[in-house]
Amino acid sequence: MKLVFPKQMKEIDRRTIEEFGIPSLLLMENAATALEHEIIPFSPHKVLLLCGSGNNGGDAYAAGRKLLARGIEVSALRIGMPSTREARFNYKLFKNFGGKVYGFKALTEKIKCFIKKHDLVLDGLFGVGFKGMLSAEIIDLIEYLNALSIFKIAVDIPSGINGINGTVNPVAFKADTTVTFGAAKPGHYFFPGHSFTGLLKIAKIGFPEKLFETSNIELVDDKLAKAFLPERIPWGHKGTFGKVCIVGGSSKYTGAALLAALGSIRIGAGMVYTFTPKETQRVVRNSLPEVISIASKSAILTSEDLETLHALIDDIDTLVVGTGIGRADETVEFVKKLLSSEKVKSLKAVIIDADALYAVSKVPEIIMGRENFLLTPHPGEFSRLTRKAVEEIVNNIDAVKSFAREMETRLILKGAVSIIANESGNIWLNNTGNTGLAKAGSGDLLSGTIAGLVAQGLSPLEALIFGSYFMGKAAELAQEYEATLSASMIADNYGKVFEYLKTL
Ligand SMILES: NC(=O)C1=CN([C@@H]2O[C@H](COP(=O)(O)OP(=O)(O)OC[C@H]3O[C@@H](n4cnc5c(N)ncnc54)[C@H](O)[C@@H]3O)[C@@H](O)[C@H]2O)[C@@H](O)CC1
Ligand SMILES: Nc1ncnc2c1ncn2[C@@H]1O[C@H](COP(=O)(O)OP(=O)(O)O)[C@@H](O)[C@H]1O
Ligand SMILES: [K+]
Repeated sequence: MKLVFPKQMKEIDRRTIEEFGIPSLLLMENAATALEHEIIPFSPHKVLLLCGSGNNGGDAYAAGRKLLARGIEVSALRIGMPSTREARFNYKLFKNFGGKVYGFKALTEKIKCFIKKHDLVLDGLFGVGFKGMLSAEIIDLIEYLNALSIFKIAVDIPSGINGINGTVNPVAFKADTTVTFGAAKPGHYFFPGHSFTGLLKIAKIGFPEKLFETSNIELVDDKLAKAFLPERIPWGHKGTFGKVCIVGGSSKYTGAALLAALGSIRIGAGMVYTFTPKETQRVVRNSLPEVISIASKSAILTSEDLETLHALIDDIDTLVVGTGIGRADETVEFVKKLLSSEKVKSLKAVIIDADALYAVSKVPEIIMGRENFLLTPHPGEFSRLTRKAVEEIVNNIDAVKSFAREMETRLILKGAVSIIANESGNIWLNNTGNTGLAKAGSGDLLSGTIAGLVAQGLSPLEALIFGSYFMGKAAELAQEYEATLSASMIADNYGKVFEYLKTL
């Protein structure tokens, strides 16, 4: 599903008006009709509008007027006089229809009593034009409203959420339902904004659909995911479904390569190898007899292992490098040499994860323009790659996009909502999953899952998008309470995701 940034929405708004000749008042009227349809099923007796000075307030006045026309009692708290032509027009109509308007300056006891008389609140304080911070008086108002059990509907986006990245500064209107116009905005999905959005409804209010095609941000939804489902040819053999090798493990991290291998197996790869130090090999052998495990020469991975690994590459499709390998100088050197070698060019994909990203951060140029490379950093690893603070990059679509463009690469910045970008600057957001994934091991499972998908024929980018959707969905479909989940339990639920996608 296409998403749009607030700035793109304004541009779509402008083009609809200027190029297609739809009057802006008609768009506002359509927005008001969508809000009216959302409100009517609640059969409210007394509706309160919160109206800012922009068009978000204009939408609320217009919706309020439609409710007045139906005989519902509606009042407005006005935070600033209407400042746009459309808002002024609808403010006037609202008053013509008998709507009462009260100016708001600060939250007094009198205003609190007044608010409590209503059974539905419509938030038209700020929409996509919101920038910066809420003022102290509005914070008081919103916090007071959030604590009341009155039903709350937000116009376009709950006031206080930044539509670009979902930050709230410091609070936002806590909506039960949000009715947004044209397309959802990233801020509806990123946390903490998502927690304030409630049920999100997208109202098509007359923008030509083709204008949304210009947007290069997409939410990975069931429909998109289903299109990537790998085919299982009934007469397929293990070679048909591809071969993966996980290069990982160290004496400290013996489970990481195992979990990555598990991801590849459970997603359907035909053959899975691990290339690990001996200690890790023992763990893999004991837990996953399906895996062909090969041991490195010494207790850590070093450049001495390159010859064996290069020979193995002739037999496989996809490589995962980095899960649990540690950061010893010799291992960093091994990763640099492996990734720079001609040999890895023959692979369908090289998934660079965990400590291999540490090695890459020393010499980022080695990944530049390498078409089969995929990077799977979490914020800490991405911070090291970009030399930017973690706070600066979390939920920062632009940072991920710039990195992908500059390095001519494709990557996923993992998080509660993961950001995927390719070298052309296209973006996908994946919001499947839950806190059951916020546990060591799930990153390893993901890299193996992605590799297993490439082995089965998905392009590296498709595997990145589908793999992250898939693992998240497996966590969602698990019967167990999310706190009790672990990476291997999530892998046990992969079958449920396949079944779920087949029913769509
Ligand atoms: N395609 C569209 O974009 C459409 C937009 N409509 C509505 O119009 C809204 C956008 O309207 P506007 O661009 O007028 O903007 P908004 O109404 O979202 O808010 C902008 C107003 O708030 C003020 N403001 C912004 N940040 C502030 C802060 N931190 N503290 C105090 N004041 C602040 C601005 O100075 C401006 O007066 C949309 O969200 C939607 O509700 C609808 O009428 C339908 C069509
Ligand atoms: N709260 C959450 N909701 C949804 N997905 C999450 C959440 N927390 C983490 N994840 C997902 O779990 C995985 C964690 O990866 P990572 O941080 O690399 O873990 P590890 O340290 O185990 O390798 C990522 O795919 C991330 O998107
Ligand atoms: K709003």
